[in-house]
Amino acid sequence: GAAGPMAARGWRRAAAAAAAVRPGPGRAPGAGPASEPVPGAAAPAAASVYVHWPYCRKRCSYCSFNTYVVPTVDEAAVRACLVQEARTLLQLSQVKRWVITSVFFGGGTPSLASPGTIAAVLEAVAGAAHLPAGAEVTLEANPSSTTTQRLAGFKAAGVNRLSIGVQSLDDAELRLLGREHTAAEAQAAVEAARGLFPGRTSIDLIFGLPRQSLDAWTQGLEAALGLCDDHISLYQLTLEWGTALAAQVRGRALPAPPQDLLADMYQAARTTLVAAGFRHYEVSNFARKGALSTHNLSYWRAEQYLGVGPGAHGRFVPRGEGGCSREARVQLPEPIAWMRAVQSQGHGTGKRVMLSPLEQLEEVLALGLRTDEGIPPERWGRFSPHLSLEAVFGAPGQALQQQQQQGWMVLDGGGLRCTARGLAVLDSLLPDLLCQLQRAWGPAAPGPAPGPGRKDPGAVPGGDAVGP
Ligand SMILES: C[S@@+](CC[C@H](N)C(=O)[O-])C[C@H]1O[C@@H](n2cnc3c(N)ncnc32)[C@H](O)[C@@H]1O
Ligand SMILES: C[S@@+](CC[C@H](N)C(=O)[O-])C[C@H]1O[C@@H](n2cnc3c(N)ncnc32)[C@H](O)[C@@H]1O
Ligand code: SF4
Repeated sequence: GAAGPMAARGWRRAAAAAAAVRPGPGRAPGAGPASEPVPGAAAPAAASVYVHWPYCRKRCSYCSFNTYVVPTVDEAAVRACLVQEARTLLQLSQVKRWVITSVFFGGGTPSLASPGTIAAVLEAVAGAAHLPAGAEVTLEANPSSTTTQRLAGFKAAGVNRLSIGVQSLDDAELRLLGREHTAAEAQAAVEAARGLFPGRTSIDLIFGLPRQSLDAWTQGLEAALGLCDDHISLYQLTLEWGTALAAQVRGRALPAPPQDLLADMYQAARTTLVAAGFRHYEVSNFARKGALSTHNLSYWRAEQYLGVGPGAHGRFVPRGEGGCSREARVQLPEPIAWMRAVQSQGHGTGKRVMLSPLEQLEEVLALGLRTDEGIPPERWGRFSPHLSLEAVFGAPGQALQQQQQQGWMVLDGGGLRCTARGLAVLDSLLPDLLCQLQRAWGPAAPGPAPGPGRKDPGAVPGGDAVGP
């Protein structure tokens, strides 16, 4: 059968594939050959901001996101820390002088925060950098905390795009997923959202549930099509280690969905959505009328972003410090530890790793190929001024040439990208392409190719925040 459609979570999966904050050489800034004009340094003066709200009312059976269910949240304290950290990170980055192209409130369940908290963070960002009036500001909402009144509050706070976790429109499936809402409540939430954010309401759906049939999935998708606006994210269920659902499947209380059924579900969904006028612009994302998510595109295009809040990831070039190499940061995941760090030193960064030029290119490759636009030569050239796409991937007899012959990849004047068929199997194509990149880079590499088991100089034992 077909290699399984590649799954889920645009951001998480991609970041992992691209070795997000993987232990790397962590070269001292300015040391060695890496101090040459560095990849990414000439990037456009724009960045995005991700803000993490780390709480949910209840843990869903499939979810392993960085989120906590606690009896009470000291919202004033969390708000003060988010505001403080946003200011500090903007200060530490060159982003301070730049345009913020988008802000994304994710989680967890940021629709549980009060509109006042969202407004305070946006004001902090606008006060420390330039946040244009039209910048995309997304908030993720759970149908259980999505009344029209709350949504109006978020809109007044500056939110202009809503991403709703619908997951399914079948009550039995929603129960299996451990969701607190019914299909009717999800439907009402989407309708309320579309009223306030017309053309800018997205829904998340999950497919590949245990015992879900192809028919059940296609019918669910048809129902979603009748409800949705111009953006849909389709995530193949990942059985994440440590989740209740994964334990049930491991204990054989539930069957794992067969790989070829998953591939069929993905293809069927793609066909249906394309017929309905949607562009399949990223592995898991579909948009019509140009309603692509600016924020998520900024990740896939390997642009700079700040991560604010517990466990948030960022990629940016710090100021000073020889000043041109892209750094990966992860904030401390646990909210209380993160708050203590923010209160004592202005931010709760748990890990900082300088990305080597090769590591940056690996991200450019793994993330860029997720989109239908792929990697244009200009973007590649910004990160790799001396080794063109053609020089890396054009060689006959190598992985890319074979993938082109299979009709999965294209390399031409427009750059490197997947075909529609290739997008469905990207997971199985990437490893060979990463190898081809590493080999081509080989002798030209300013440092050793990254590998596992390397000590991570950016990580501080004990999880204390690192400065600056
Ligand atoms: C799974 S995606 C859903 C996007 C949505 N479908 C849309 O179109 O806007 C969003 C989630 O990815 C994670 N995420 C995104 N950016 C992140 C970052 N910079 N750091 C940490 N987590 C991030 C968060 O858990 C966030 O809630
Ligand atoms: C942070 S949640 C969205 C907002 C809100 N917390 C909610 O669930 O309604 C991010 C999205 O990631 C997707 N997701 C989370 N865990 C997943 C998994 N194990 N497999 C597939 N998709 C998953 C879900 O579609 C979910 O809507
Ligand atoms: S899917 Fe959303 S609501 Fe459910 S636990 Fe994960 S972050 Fe929370």
